[in-house]
Amino acid sequence: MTVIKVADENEVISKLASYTEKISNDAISKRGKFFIGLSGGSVVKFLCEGLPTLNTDWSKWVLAFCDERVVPEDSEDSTFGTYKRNLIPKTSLKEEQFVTIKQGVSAEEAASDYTKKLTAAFSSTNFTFDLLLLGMGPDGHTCSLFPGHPLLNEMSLKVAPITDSPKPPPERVTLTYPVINSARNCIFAITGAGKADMVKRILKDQEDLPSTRVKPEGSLYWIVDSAAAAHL
Ligand SMILES: O=C(O)[C@H](O)[C@@H](O)[C@H](O)[C@H](O)COP(=O)(O)O
Repeated sequence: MTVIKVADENEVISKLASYTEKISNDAISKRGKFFIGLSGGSVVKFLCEGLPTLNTDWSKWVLAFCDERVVPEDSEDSTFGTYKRNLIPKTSLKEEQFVTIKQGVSAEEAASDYTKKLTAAFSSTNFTFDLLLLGMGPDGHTCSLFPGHPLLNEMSLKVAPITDSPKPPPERVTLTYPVINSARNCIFAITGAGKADMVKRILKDQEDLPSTRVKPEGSLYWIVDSAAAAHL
């Protein structure tokens, strides 16, 4: 694991962009495609500001979601909807490059359908992402994997439904640890004093929390601004 401490949010955004650019170009040169998993929350803002600066072949990108809320795409709560409105117009990405959840169905059906869509995208039942871009909630959750939730122990489903998310909205689908920890690279991007206690509990105390359980076979980076790194 590599912890990268930077001064402020702007530096988190630029560091996240530069790591993503390098990883994307490496994946494209080696395998002809770049599979990336996007998170919601503040990561959306970081990426919508940072990704348009990248020097990359956007046509080779396949974009999926580390988790997604089971809401209509035009809802404020839709993670894809937010990227659609705030990222796509600033790049040459096309909507079709995003692996999105089925609309108008239950979380269970959306998770099952998403698994099929990812199988098609990867042409394999092994979803080996080149990069997962992760946030961490103030309770230490990541994706839609929350402290004490049974999904922390889900080892067979690759994409799981959740209907009791403590972070609204309650209905979501989420990647599970078998997929998360098979990624070539995982990057957490964390800012703000509100996360400082949890960052310490995870990075210094190694408390068993959902974000601590992200231990990919590949590389793990935590990009943290000075406010969130205050107790390290
Ligand atoms: O859909 C979501 O809610 C996100 O995918 C979620 O996992 C997010 O990354 C964390 O909740 C952190 O969110 P903040 O960075 O906004 O605190």
